Order: sequence, then C-alpha cells, then structure tokens
Amino acid sequence: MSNLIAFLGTGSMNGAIMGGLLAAGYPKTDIIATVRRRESASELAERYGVTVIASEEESDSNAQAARGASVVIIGVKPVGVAAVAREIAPVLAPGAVVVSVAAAVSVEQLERDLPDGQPVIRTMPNTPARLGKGVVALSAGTHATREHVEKVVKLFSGLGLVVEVPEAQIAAASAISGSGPAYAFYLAEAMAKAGEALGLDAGLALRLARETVVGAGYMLDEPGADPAALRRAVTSPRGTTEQAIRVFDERGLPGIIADGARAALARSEEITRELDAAREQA
Ligand SMILES: NC(=O)C1=CN([C@@H]2O[C@H](COP(=O)(O)OP(=O)(O)OC[C@H]3O[C@@H](n4cnc5c(N)ncnc54)[C@H](OP(=O)(O)O)[C@@H]3O)[C@@H](O)[C@H]2O)C=CC1
Ligand SMILES: O=C(O)[C@@H]1CCC=N1
Repeated sequence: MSNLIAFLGTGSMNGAIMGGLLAAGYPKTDIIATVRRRESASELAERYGVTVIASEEESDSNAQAARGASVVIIGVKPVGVAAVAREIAPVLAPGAVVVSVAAAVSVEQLERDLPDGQPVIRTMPNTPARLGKGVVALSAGTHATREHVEKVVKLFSGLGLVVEVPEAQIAAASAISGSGPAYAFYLAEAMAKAGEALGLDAGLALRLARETVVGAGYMLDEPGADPAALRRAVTSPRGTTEQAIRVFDERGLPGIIADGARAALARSEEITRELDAAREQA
C-alpha cells in the first residue's frame, strides 16, 4: 500500500496537521491536499511545497486526491463532511483509513456516506499540532481494527500527545483541547488589555502578555509539571499575586471556564443533531 496521505479541506486544522507531519519529516511527495479556492491552493502549495488541488478548478479534486491514498484526512467544516465522504467513497483504495478531524460529526454520520466496512477514525486535534505540541484525541470507527488505530496513532505521534478515548468523550475533549488553544490566546489578549488599562503602551502590554503565556507554557511542558504547584510557586503569601488570584476566585473564574467548556460541548451536540436534521430534509 502507498504512503500517500490526502488532506481534504486544508484550512486551519488540516493545514496544522500537514505542517506538523512535514516538520516531523514526512515526505512532501507523499502528501496531496485539497481546498476550495484557487488562492488557498497557491498559498498552501507555496508555503509547504506540496501538491494542492482546488475544488473550484477541478470539481473532482477530492476524489483525485483520495484515489490511491492510504490515509485520507477530512478537514472541511462539519456541514461539508458528508458531501466529501460521498465524493471519495467510489475511489477509496482497499485498506485505506479515513480520518475525520471534524468537530461534532459522529462515527455513525461519517460511516453513512462511506463504503460498507470502511475503516474510519474520528479525531479531535488542535492547532499546536503544527509545532509538534498538539493534542489529538481519537476514537476508532466500527470497522477500524487495532492495526488501523495504531497506524494513525503512529502517524500522529509527531504532532504531540495522542490519546484514544471512547467516542462519547470526543465532544468533551473538543471543549478542552480542541478549543483550548483559543482559551489560552484569549487569556493572553485579556492580559494585554489589562496591561494597557494599567498604563502600559499597547505594544509593550502585548509583548509582556504574550511572552508570559509562552514562558508559562514552557514550564508546563516540563516533565511532571503540575499547574497548581507552579501557580503556588508564583504566589507569595501576603504578596501581589495572591490578591489577583483572590479576585479571580471571588469572581468565579474557574466556574466561568467550566461554563464555557460546557457551552462548547452543548454546541457540539447541537451540531450533531443539526447534521441529522439537514440530512432528513434533503
Ligand atoms: N480550527 C481548529 O482549531 C479546529 C478545527 N477542527 C475541525 O476542523 C475542520 C475544519 O476547520 P478549520 O480548519 O478551522 O476551517 P477552515 O475554514 O480553516 O478550513 C476548511 C478548509 O476546507 C476547504 N474546503 C471547503 N470546502 C471544500 C471542498 N468541498 N473540498 C475541499 N476543500 C474544501 C476550505 O478551502 P478554502 O481555504 O479554499 O476556503 C478550507 O481550506 C472543522 O470540521 C472543525 O470542526 C477540529 C479541531 C480544531
Ligand atoms: O470551533 C470549532 O468548532 C472547532 C472545533 C474545536 C476547535 N475549533
């Protein structure tokens, strides 16, 4: 079987996975990608040196890319996944594994539009995968064997932490690690704004906030790092940090973050239902 990987829909997430695999040494010549627009195709081809086909130029681009690939990674928006699955179903090579990165698209929904018995892996990655610092949660589909799971785990191990979870936990993983980089960036944005409010000029406030979140991330990356212990080490008794944390606790920041994660999970469940409803109407 070939080593060809087809990325179908190569935007933020699939682009990050492709970038991560290339940085980990996966050969360019074993990668083919699709996008919708011509401009995206040129940008991606120039940035990564891989073959990219735009569906607005070649209507069978996804089928062209998937044909002969051993791993096909679907990275379009959830609402577009079924159409892509139908486009590639007739051309999938025997033994090919179809991987989805789409939030909220269940294994059952993925399998409906693929050939009977098609091995499928549902994943929830995040964008730091581009730097080999991502998290990928994954669940095997009905017809994926241990070998299929191991093949994808091995392939994705260059992207960061890979964990297998029951499918019922993918939406929770999405609410924590899938969306999580945005929460960390939001914190950096809020810290920069707070710095401005304290009188720092905007550029300096942003640099301080950004480098601080980066530095804290590096400390969390050390073996055995415990966020609570690291926080305590910054928090001197009767010192300044203690006052900030007191306000965060009094205002219920941990509860706000839990509510945000719950809202993300609820939206995932809602999208899954919307996809079923749209299919019934079609
Ligand atoms: N962004 C993230 O952090 C994460 C996203 N995901 C999931 O990844 C998927 C994609 O999200 P994201 O990367 O953010 O979205 P983007 O909009 O950045 O990427 C979508 C890509 O799909 C392309 N596309 C659209 N229609 C087609 C088609 N018919 N054939 C081929 N390519 C097509 C678009 O092309 P063009 O560029 O030309 O418009 C674009 O490159 C979603 O399902 C999302 O749930 C999962 C985890 C994290
Ligand atoms: O916002 C979204 O729907 C996707 C899934 C997780 C991160 N981005």
